[in-house]
Amino acid sequence: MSQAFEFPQGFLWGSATSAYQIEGSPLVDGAGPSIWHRFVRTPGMVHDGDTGDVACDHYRRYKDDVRLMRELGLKAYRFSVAWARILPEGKGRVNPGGLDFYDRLVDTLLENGIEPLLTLYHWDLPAALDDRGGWLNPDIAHWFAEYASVMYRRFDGRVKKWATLNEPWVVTDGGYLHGALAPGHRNRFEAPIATHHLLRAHGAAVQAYRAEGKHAIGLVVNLEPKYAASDSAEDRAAVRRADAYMNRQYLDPVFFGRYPDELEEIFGEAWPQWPAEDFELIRQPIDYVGFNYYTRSVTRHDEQAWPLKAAPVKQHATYTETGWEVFPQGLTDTLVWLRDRYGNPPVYITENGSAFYDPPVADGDTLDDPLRVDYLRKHLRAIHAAICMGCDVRGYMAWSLLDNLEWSLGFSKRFGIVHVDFQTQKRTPKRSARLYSRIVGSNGRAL
Ligand SMILES: N=[N+]=NCCCCNC(=O)[C@@H]1[C@H]2[C@H](O)[C@@H](O)[C@H](O)[C@@H](CO)[C@@H]12
Repeated sequence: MSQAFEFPQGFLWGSATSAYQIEGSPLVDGAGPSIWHRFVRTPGMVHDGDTGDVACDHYRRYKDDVRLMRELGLKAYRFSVAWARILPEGKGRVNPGGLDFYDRLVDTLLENGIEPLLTLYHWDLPAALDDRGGWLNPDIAHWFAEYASVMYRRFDGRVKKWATLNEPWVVTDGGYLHGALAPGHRNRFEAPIATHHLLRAHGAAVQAYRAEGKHAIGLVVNLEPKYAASDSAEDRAAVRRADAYMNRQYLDPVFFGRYPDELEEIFGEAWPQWPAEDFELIRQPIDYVGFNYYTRSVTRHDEQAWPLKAAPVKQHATYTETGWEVFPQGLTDTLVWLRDRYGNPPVYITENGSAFYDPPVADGDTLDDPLRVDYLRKHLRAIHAAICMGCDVRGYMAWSLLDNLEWSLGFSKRFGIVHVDFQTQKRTPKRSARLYSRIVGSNGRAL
């Protein structure tokens, strides 16, 4: 093993999942339905009519899955809580059965020496709140803070790293602008409203944490660096719009208390003016940035591309099964961008991974996934390079521990370092899991 890729002492190595994608049992023990429980039943919205009714059956198999993490030597586990398990109507009545499940999960993690990283919202809004307008209703900031406070009071201390939202950009772009994700709206006037209410809810939850919590809380964003397809003024302007829309739209309000100027250019009459006090709420200081990295985009001007007038340009490169270019340099570049734009905040890579076709499980105990092994190795080396450039990266959560429900793509795309046979629920570590285990055990020296 070489010292070349040794990570800082205490670097936090783990894996990540989300509630709706792995748990199954969506309505047991008093839980209420989420918008995804409804959305998967909308004909044509999810590949093959797949649902999260069973998924990885993690709600029942969580002890085995924690044991698997321990056998791999993982030090941390990022998971999300299904809001509707805790508050079946989204607000008001607390459901003891929901709290009890996450008690069991958190205690099992701690008993196995694995640190829990808890995400309060990973896209599965209680359906009862969607019936009241969901992210379009300004009251959702209070509803979210109420839910967050229930969780802080029960878990803070056992949970020391909290995240408010997972990827608000995807919630808005997928759920309110393009309609590919729950709740499936397609409305350019709704998107900026949902964005603003997500940010207000984030701020309200951080404010509540400062009153009740004693540890760390952050925001998880997906960041995708944009590179101009040419040096033309048009393409460079397209990059600025795409970068503002995907990368600065959420972090600028949190760090600077204002939206990027390009957003009004993009949305025009659909871009509201918001009161100054909203930004005081949104810009509550956070303790870290959770950064989900998958790919980059080479971007050109495209007059027809609504609403950004920007479109990606295919590269002569390896692409994953989700159509994302494999570009590890983009991870280094974005970490340096975070360092320089936002004052080198502590960063956890809260998701990074790849979906590739996995050959059928051979006999024995390991499934070969050479493309995912290559992706993992190159992206960890990219993080190491950023750390050597002074970026304050504190941990890495591999997406994902298990093959799981890839939202509208159903079970057709496999991101897991552990294979799941969805007929038998058998877990089989892939070669990427074996490599990751060695990397974790050597703090990077096995890279
Ligand atoms: N074009 N393009 N660019 C890439 C944009 C990525 C946006 N999607 C994500 O980041 C989701 C995140 C989610 O948390 C998880 O729940 C999903 O399973 C993974 C995998 O899809 C990723």
